[in-house]
Formats: sequence, C-alpha cells, structure tokens
Amino acid sequence: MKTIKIFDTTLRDGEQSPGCSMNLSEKIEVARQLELLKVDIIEAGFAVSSPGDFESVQTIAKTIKDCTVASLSRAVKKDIDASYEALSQAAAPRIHVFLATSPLHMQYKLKMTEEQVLEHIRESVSYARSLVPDVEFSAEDASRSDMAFLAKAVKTAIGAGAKTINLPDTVGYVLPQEMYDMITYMKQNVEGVDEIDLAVHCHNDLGMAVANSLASVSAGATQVECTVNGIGERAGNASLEEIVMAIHTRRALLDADTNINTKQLYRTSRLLSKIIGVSIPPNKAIVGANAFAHESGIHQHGVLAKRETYEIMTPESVGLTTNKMVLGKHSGRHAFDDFLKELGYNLTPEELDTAFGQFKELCDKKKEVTEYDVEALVAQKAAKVVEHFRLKQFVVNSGNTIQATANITLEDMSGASQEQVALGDGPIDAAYQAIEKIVQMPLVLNNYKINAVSHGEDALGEVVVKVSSGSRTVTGRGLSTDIIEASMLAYINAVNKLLGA
Ligand SMILES: CC(=O)SCCNC(=O)CCNC(=O)[C@H](O)C(C)(C)COP(=O)(O)OP(=O)(O)OC[C@H]1O[C@@H](n2cnc3c(N)ncnc32)[C@H](O)[C@@H]1OP(=O)(O)O
Ligand SMILES: CC(C)C(=O)C(=O)O
Ligand SMILES: [Mg+2]
Repeated sequence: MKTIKIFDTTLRDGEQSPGCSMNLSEKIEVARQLELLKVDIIEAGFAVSSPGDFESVQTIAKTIKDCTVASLSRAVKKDIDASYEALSQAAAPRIHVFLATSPLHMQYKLKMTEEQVLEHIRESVSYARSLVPDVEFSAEDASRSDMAFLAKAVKTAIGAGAKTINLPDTVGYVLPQEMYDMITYMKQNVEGVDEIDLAVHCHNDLGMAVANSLASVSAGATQVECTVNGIGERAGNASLEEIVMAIHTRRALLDADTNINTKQLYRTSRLLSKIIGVSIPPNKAIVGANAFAHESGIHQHGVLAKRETYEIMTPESVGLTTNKMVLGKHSGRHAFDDFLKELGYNLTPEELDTAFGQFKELCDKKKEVTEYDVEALVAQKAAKVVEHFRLKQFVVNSGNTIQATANITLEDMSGASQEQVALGDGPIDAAYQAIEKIVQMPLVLNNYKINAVSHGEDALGEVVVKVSSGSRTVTGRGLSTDIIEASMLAYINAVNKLLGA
C-alpha cells in the first residue's frame, strides 16, 4: 500500500483567502496542531512576500521538528534566498519554487517565451538545490498548459534537481478525468518521474478540488496539497479532512493511505475556524455539525439497529466522541423511545404513542425541539402550570464597576404584590436571589441554558433552567426579547412547578 504525502498549505495558500489572515502566534498554534495531525509537509508561508511572512516561516521552522517546513518562492534568486534564510533552522527545510507554464500565464503575466520559462526553471531549481536537498517545483496553471510543453518543464525541473514536482489546477478548471490524464501523461512521457514525488494542488472553483486530487492519486500522484477546512484563494483549495478521510475510508480501492492521525481532524478544523473566525457550514463533509447527525426516523432506526447502515466512517475516527441523534419533525418512534430511555423514562406502548403524537405536533410549531421540551411533554406538566407567582415588574442594574442589584416585584395568587431587593454576582444571579427571597423556599439552580429562537436584533431569547428544591427537580422555561426577563420568567416558571407539585 502506498503512503500519500499530505502537504498542508493552510498557512500559505489558505491564508491568501480574504478574511483568513493570521498573526504570528495564531500561525504557530495552527502549525503545532498540524504537527500533531502528522501532516508530512507544512507550507509555512512565502518568505519574501513581507517581513511578517518571513518571521512566521522562520519561527515555524524553529518550532516544528516532526514535519518538513516549506517556503514558497517565485523562480527568482531573491525569493529563493529569502526562503533559504527563513528556513535556516528547520529540521527538514523545503524550498518550493513555482513558475507558470500555461500559454495564458506565460504570454500575458510573465511575458516569457517557452524557452525563457524552461531556462528560469533550470536556473532557479538548480540554485535552490545548491542551498537545500529538498526542492519542490510547481508548474503553476499546469492543468491549462500544453501537455508536451509541460512534460518538457517537468523534465527540466527533475534534471535541475527537484525532488517533488507539483502539477496544480491553479484555477480549479479541469474535471477529474483530465487530472487523471495529465498525471498519466507525465508518467508515460517523462523519464525519471517515478524517482520523484508527483504532487497535485487543486483549487475548488467548480467544486472539484477533492475529486480532482483523488483522481490524481488513482493515476499515481504521491503527494496531495490541501488546506484545513478547504480555505484558500477564491473558492479555496482541496480540503485536507475530506482528502484524508476519502483516502482512509477507501484505502482498499486506492491501495493507499496517509500518515495522518485522523483523530485530530475535528480538533484541527475547529481550531482554525476559531482562529480565523470563519464558521464551518453544518453540512461540511467530515467536520460539519451535521456530518454525524441523524434526524430522519428511517435513518435513526437504521443507525440504532446497525450503525453502518447510514455511517461510512465512525465519528471516533475523526475525533468526535459519538454520533448525534437529533430529535425533530422527521424523527420516528424508535429514536424517540431511545431518547426517552436515556433520560430514564420507560413508557408503555400507549404512553409512547400519546407522547410521540404530541411531540410531532410540537415539532410542527417549534423550529428546534430540545430535550427539555421532550421531558416536559412526557412529564405532562408544561401546559398546566398554576401561576402561584407572576412577574409584575423589575429593575436590574449591572456594570463592571458596581455589584449587580435587582429590585423585583412578583404578584401572588391573591393579587398581592411582593417586592424584594438583592445583590448578586451578575444581573441574573441578583434577580434569582430576589425571587428566592419572595417565594421563601430554598432553590438550587442546576442548569441554565440560553438559546436564540429567532434571528436579528429583536431575536427572542429562550432560557431553560433546571431548578431543585429538596428532592424535586423541575425544568422552567422563559421567553422574551430581553434575556434578563427571559431568565426571570424561566426561574418563576420552575418555582410555580415546584409549588404545584
Ligand atoms: C497561484 C499562487 O498562489 S501564486 C502565489 C500568490 N501569492 C501571493 O502573491 C502572495 C504574496 N505576494 C506578494 O506579497 C507580492 O506579490 C510579491 C512580494 C511576491 C511581489 O510583489 P511585487 O514585486 O510588488 O510584484 P507584483 O505582485 O505586483 O507582481 C508580480 C511580479 O512577479 C512576477 N512573477 C509572478 N510569478 C512569478 C514566478 N513564479 N517567478 C518569477 N516571477 C514571477 C510577475 O510577472 C510580476 O513581475 P513584474 O513585477 O516584473 O511585472
Ligand atoms: C503556487 C502554486 C502551487 C499555487 O498555489 C497554485 O498554482 O495554485
Ligand atoms: Mg494555490
């Protein structure tokens, strides 16, 4: 079985995407995580491009010892010198030289003839090789190049000492079969190509980056360049987690695997997302919130009976602890019953039928049904709470230079008002202390949860609390556009349930 090298360019091509810039300490944090993930090569930056990039390549080269560290360079001496200097303390430095080979890029951007391009490749790669043993050459826009000329460029770079030749689909243009054909063409027409690593670097402009990378692996590519969460120029690069799990899951078919510690994938993805402030779409393969979640009844039933019916990988293999059964309008009795059993409820078939019917009605009304909703349904309490106390008015003050205070007035069942003032560690604590003084019963807040149940500035906040008094524990719920008010309503709702018990 072949081992496919994973070349991570999150810190170079990934950082080129608008809004994904990272500072030095953030880059080091990502690099350390990439080392834990066991990528083979970290492209730390483009040393010549700015003093900041130079410093990040230099610091990452000093810090990371278990991966090769690469720096990008144009096919010019000053870029190669900058990469060399920045990589001077790397355990395994790689200078990555690139030059475009497509007619469009050569004519309009580089203003070079084919001969000049070949000469630049020869000069720059051999100069880089005079400095370090590990040199990669990338033929930018390889996929739109003339294949015969590309083969000459590859041969020139190998002749000049490149150990890895990368054939990027720079603009994400080609289809998987074309990537397959390009790799096959080089393998059949360039002598010495089997002695080096053939790499691919696919962009996602047509959503094809991962498929194109895998087609290249099938054709014999031995290095794949990719980024965490697929960030990168324009529509991004091939996503590392997708490539790795596709190879890992289909390793028998591909006769290949990677060195990646797949259990670090989820963590790596979250870390990057947190650092750059770009959230992961819920339906993103491998690391999206729904990647291992099941809401439909038929799927839930299948997974409960045998996980493999609807899961091709285990959540544990990517670093999650478990899959997720989401109860919602598409769920069925099996998952509902299983969920209730986990909460400690064993219903008779008739009780289950009734509760399930009510649950489906609730799902039609509410966007998200929580475990508290389901518990309330089963306990048959939610709709029938007697209002022993009702919130009449409140004033709550808080700030970073004063202790929070709450002045609360509740109305009891006789219509009489009762007012109390309390101090607290924050406005909600102060309000809860004042309520406790009015209702005169010992209360313990076990859990507090707040959700936005609608969007925008006037979003409704839903607070759900678990409150105990003595041996009884109940759930209280409050809804308001004011989260302090929603918090008080939830607490009072719980008090009323405790008093009604
Ligand atoms: C496909 C890719 O991802 S390529 C990498 C893209 N990444 C980046 O560009 C990010 C970092 N880039 C930068 O900071 C700057 O572009 C720098 C520092 C590299 C260069 O800046 P400048 O000197 O101001 O040049 P500018 O970016 O405007 O133009 C690029 C120049 O490099 C030349 N060039 C482009 N690619 C190459 C190459 N591979 N080898 C040699 N020269 C090249 C262009 O022809 C142009 O030359 P010219 O100035 O003689 O016209
Ligand atoms: C510099 C090269 C490898 C690149 O990023 C591309 O061609 O997309
Ligand atoms: Mg790129």
